[in-house]
Amino acid sequence: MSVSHDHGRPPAVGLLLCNLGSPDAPETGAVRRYLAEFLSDPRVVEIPRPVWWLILHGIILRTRPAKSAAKYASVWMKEGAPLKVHTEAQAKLLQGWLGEREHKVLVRWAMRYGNPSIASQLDALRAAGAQRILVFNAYPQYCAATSASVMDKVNEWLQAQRWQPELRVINQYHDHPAYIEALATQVRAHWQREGGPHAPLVMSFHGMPERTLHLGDPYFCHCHKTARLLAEAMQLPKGSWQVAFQSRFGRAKWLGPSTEHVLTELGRAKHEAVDVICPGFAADCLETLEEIAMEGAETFKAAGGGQLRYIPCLNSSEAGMRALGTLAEQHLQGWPTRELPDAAALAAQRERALALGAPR
Ligand SMILES: C=CC1=C(C)c2cc3[nH]c(cc4nc(cc5[nH]c(cc1n2)c(C)c5CCC(=O)O)C(CCC(=O)O)=C4C)c(C)c3C=C
Ligand SMILES: [Fe+2]
Ligand SMILES: [Fe+2]
Repeated sequence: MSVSHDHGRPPAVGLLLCNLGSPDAPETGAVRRYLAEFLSDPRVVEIPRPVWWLILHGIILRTRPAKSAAKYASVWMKEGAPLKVHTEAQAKLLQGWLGEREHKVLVRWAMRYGNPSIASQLDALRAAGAQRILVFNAYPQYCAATSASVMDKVNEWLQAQRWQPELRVINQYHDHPAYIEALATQVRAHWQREGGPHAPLVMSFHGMPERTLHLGDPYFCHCHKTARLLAEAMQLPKGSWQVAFQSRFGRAKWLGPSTEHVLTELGRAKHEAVDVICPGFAADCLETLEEIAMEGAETFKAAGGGQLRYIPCLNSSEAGMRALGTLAEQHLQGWPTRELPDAAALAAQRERALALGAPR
């Protein structure tokens, strides 16, 4: 005898907002655990394993954790790591947005490295009855090191599932009009605060080894397209803005020009101010708050420049949430949704199945 699991109701939908992740605490031990997980990912460091393992465990994990912990401590919020605080806020507001628009979607958030893990949140969505899951990568530009790595984790979780949910994925939105408009809104608000666009605008994206561009990763092109579309949306004159890549790591050649170099040149040219936006980060984090707003400001000043005026990430701003909400809505379109079954309904369903002779 066949057993119907859903009693004819369309299945529930879950949304998992994914970002990179942060250590659990701004302390050497926690940062070492986080970096060990992060830098062991073959999507992030593509150096052959035995060699990389020796470098990672022999050098990097002995020296970097203490230095990075001090940097994390300088940006840590009372609620925790900025990236997690902002991602959690985004997930809550996304839940409100989708609720209001009549979708019955359960929203959760997860981190690729550290906590809450992708597997734990997929488990939670499944336990709540989600049979369809939209995996929402918060990374605006696709990169194998980020978007593909999240999918590797999702696939690892799927492999352990008997009854797999249906999946949809957002793996980039670098040229989505709602995202570009949100960035433009953020720059305009900044100019309003600062009294107008007197300064050159640097659009700083996280770097990658240059090799990955030649291997076919679209990341570099996505960054440039985002930058061009933002410049067009704001009608920025040619020469008033430029793209740069930050966060260099290791000895290989990285995408250029580096943000450090660009800020040094602008400082040497005696600019009184420079505006910096980091469009590749959906939320503020160590790489924006410490590396750009603090270290970058020092670099610019030391080279002879004035003030670096950092433009915050979209975070949970109204314009940013409109972008995330619109993206989610568009990707959920046509997917049947329904009220989530409560625990009692699921238990009753199971009892009925057992009564019908399902094996215990
Ligand atoms: C080989 C090393 C790295 C690659 C490749 C890389 C790609 C990459 N990273 C982001 C986004 C973030 N990175 C963050 C921190 C961070 N990144 C690296 C190294 C590589 N990233 C390290 C070692 C660290 C940790 C801090 C440190 O020790 O310097 C963060 C911030 C996390 C936080 O907790 O705030 C983000 C976000 C992207 C988008 C990307 C490729 C496109
Ligand atoms: Fe990084
Ligand atoms: Fe950094």
